Amino acid sequence: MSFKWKWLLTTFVAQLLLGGIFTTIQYIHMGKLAEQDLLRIQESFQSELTKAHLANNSHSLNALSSIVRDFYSRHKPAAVWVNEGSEMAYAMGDVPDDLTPAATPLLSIFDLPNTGQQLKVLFDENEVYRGRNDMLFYLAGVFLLSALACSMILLGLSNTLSARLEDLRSKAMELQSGKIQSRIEVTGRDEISCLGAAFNSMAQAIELQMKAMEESHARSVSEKNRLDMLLSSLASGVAYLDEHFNLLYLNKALAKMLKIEALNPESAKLESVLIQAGVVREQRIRLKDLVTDYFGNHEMPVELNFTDGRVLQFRFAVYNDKIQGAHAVLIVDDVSIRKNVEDLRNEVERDPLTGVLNRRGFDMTLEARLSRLLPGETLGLMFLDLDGFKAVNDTLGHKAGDQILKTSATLLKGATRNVDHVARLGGDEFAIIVARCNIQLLKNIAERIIESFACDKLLVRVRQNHGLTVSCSIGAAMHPLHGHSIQQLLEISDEQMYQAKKAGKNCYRIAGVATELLLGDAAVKV
Ligand SMILES: Nc1nc2c(ncn2[C@@H]2O[C@H](COP(=O)(O)OP(=O)(O)OP(=O)(O)O)[C@@H](O)[C@H]2O)c(=O)[nH]1
Repeated sequence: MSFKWKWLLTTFVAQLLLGGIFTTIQYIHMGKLAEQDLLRIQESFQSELTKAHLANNSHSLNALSSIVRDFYSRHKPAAVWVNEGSEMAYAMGDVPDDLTPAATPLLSIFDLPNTGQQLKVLFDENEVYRGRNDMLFYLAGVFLLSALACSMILLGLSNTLSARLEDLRSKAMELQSGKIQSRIEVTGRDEISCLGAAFNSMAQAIELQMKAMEESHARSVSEKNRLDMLLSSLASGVAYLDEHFNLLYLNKALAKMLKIEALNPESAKLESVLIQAGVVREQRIRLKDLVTDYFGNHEMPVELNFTDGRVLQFRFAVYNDKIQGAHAVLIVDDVSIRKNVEDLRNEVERDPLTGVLNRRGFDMTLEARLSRLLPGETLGLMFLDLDGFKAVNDTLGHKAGDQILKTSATLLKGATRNVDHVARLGGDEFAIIVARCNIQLLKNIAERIIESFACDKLLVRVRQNHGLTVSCSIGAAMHPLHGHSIQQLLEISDEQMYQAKKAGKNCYRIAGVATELLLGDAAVKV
């Protein structure tokens, strides 16, 4: 039930109740007044009867009848009659057949002195209580009418009120459904008008907020489109990953690389996507390692081979913020061509037996390094020839000789730095390009080489088991101190190596440095 009807019913019932209570009190009060009036009439009639009796001292019915008639005409009782014993001597009005005095308080009995007669007067209840009864109908009518009138007024007011509230409600619903321009017409200054004004202010604030949000959304969409365009135009694959290595976004290039038509959130784990794209079986462990532990441990790019021959390089940029938690941007490049070029270059420039540069690689590297030298920068060249190698070949066979060559290359790489280049020029001849060098560095490297040949396990075993000693004679020269061209440097270092051989092998010589100054020379001789 709506408030309107509740209020209406409550008011109506309350009015009826109040009217009922008031009417009842009035009803009782008027009843008492009527009874008092009746008593007064009875007393006055009694006194008239007594007076009449004393005045004429006559007991004739005629004398009595005039008083009774007068009384009857004035007070209009229902009946007046005189009983003489059981006989009715005189009567006016409708005398009831059967009536005992106790039956009604409206019956009055007057004993007529000295006659033995009884005068009885029966008052009409309607007449006695007419005033009270009239008042009852009157009051009941008044209260009922006033209750109805009040209810109608209230109904009118409620209708006005509820119509305005309904308007407010419907506008609120419109606002909720997205009609943010919805406003209420405010005309007065009453409470509902104030409510309407408050609603309008709220709607205006919402409209402004919505406009700001729409603008911000439009800006975000435009930014996103620009970013999408940018990412789509990249040749590198780009993906966005959550901390569980789920792919949340990938650009066109990566989708093409991984042969993904549409990103399915169910199977967007990087590992399964890469397996599906065809990572070679041998690299699955590496892949597992990559996707399980990458956020913590990996910083360098990782390259994975795919069954179709492609090599993809993966680089991660890991971020951590309060909103997204740990997440990463993955950049993927197809390095297959670079790898092929590298492989090809290795084939051309590397010695297949030892893995170090071959003669061609050495020439190219030396030429490149010399051409890129900065003013004042030096470059060293060491020429090395194994001692006693032929005997190994002759005694233990060519295969053992190959093993000694491989070991020698490893020892040379171990004795140099990453920036230096080791090359096998042919047979048992090696060379080392020493970057940014000085005499002391050349001496250090040469001594480390001689020492490592002396201590290497395989060479020690060959020496001990077969009496074959493999060592190394080294000659060195420096650019620009001893020569400017490759040819000059090679000739000088070769000459120095020859000097070392001449000096008894297993030692080194550096151009321009007196033998006595080569401190480690004697010490490293085996
Ligand atoms: N196992 C093997 N031997 C090779 C290879 N290339 C060249 N040789 C051999 O290496 C040997 C090089 O000879 P030398 O330098 O005169 O022998 P050496 O005993 O070191 O002599 P010195 O330099 O005077 O100490 C030759 O017997 C070649 O046949 C190779 O690729 N593998």
